[in-house]
Amino acid sequence: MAIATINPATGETLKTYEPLTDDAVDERIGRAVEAFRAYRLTSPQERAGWLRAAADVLDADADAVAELMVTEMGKTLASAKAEVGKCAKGLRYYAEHGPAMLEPRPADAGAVGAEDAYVVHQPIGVVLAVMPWNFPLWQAMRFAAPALMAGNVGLLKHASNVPQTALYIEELFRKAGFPADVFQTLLVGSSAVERVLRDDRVAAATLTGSAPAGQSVASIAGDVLKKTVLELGGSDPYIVMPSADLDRAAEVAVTARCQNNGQSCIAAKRFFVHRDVAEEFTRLFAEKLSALVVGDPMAEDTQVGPLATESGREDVEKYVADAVGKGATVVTGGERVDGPGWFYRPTLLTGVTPEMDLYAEEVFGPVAALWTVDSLEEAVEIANSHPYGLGSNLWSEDEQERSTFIRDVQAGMAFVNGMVTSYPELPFGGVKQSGYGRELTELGMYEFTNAKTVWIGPRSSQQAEGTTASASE
Ligand SMILES: O=CCCCC(=O)O
Repeated sequence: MAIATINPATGETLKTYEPLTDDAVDERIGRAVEAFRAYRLTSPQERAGWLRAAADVLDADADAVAELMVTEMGKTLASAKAEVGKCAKGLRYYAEHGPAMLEPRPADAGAVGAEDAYVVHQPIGVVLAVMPWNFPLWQAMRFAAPALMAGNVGLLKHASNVPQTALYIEELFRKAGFPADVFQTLLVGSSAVERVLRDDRVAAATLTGSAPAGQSVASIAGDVLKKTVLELGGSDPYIVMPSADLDRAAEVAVTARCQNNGQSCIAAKRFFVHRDVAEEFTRLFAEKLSALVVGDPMAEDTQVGPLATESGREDVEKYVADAVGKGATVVTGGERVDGPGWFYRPTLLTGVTPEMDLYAEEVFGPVAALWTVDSLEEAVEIANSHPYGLGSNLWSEDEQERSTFIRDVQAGMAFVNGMVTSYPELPFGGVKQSGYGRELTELGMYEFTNAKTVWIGPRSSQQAEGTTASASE
């Protein structure tokens, strides 16, 4: 894919970029290494100050950055503004809590025959972040805030369709006063990732993206024994039981499925509804989906914009055609919007069966697949049969159902009477083919630190003094 800004609402190419040459990439890695030498010695308090300044810069740039994201990947203006606000919040979260997270953690010195023993989290160096276009600011910030707080330096290989947002992120940290080259954007295609990852000067990598991209990065990193964190696909279940507030569950289901124009790893994609309430829930869900305002993402009242790429819309169309061809029913939607841009109507499908491609894959667009089930256990069993295990949602007032769901669902995150959402205050990540490692909270920060064990015995001089003292007694 060329490195270019192509407006998904019109299909128009607005700006193209030449990828960096290998030499230019090497030179930037060298600058990152130089930056790390001094940056690792800065205090957590200094880094917190720069993170706070970055949040202030973001607040000041909010409208322009939001419009840039809308232009590059088609999210609605309202969601783009919310994303900028969330990034500022994430930066402030690590500014506020980061220094305490980095305090040495005392161990029981007496138990290990030491005078002092503790664990200290130290930065590991240059970390490569391979990031996707769907939340072009937040995904990068979710990596950058804890990584920079910990004293690492970052190299960002962003998705090729959001180059201006990627360049803005580098500029943001510069404007905030971080030392030069602590965070750099590499405008390169995905074929350049292997070279960077194999470079001895790069310590580790994090990737948010597709499962095949994760496999590729994990196998290269495995070959050179480097730490990785992977946040991959999701096909989150959304289970609705008879005790649920159906109207609220349907309202939230619409947001859970159509957020970001349906293009989120944690979007609810598979809806499991108990037979006793399936008809009513389906009616409410379809009614609310078809009432969504689809259109120009730059308009304040638009709720669903275009898909980010032409090929992304083609993929969605293929999944729906395959399901319908194999017997699924389109309750609402099921077609593109005529005219320019890559729009697709919010869609509800029922009658999904295991032969359909969307059964075990991830549909990255506003298409909900609904199953009618006879019990929570059946819903969880089908949910768990999917290779992904990122987030999961349950709507129920029943205590027993809630604890069974939390105990049995194979997912990194379980939300009850709400939708999966990321917060700096909660760990984020998945199991199975949704990846490994955690982002956010202190867990996210520790992923790219050396948790160094320190054991300190008594000083020889003290031992000697002790000997002299007892000898003279
Ligand atoms: O594709 C992954 C989306 C993560 C969105 C979020 O953190 O809110």
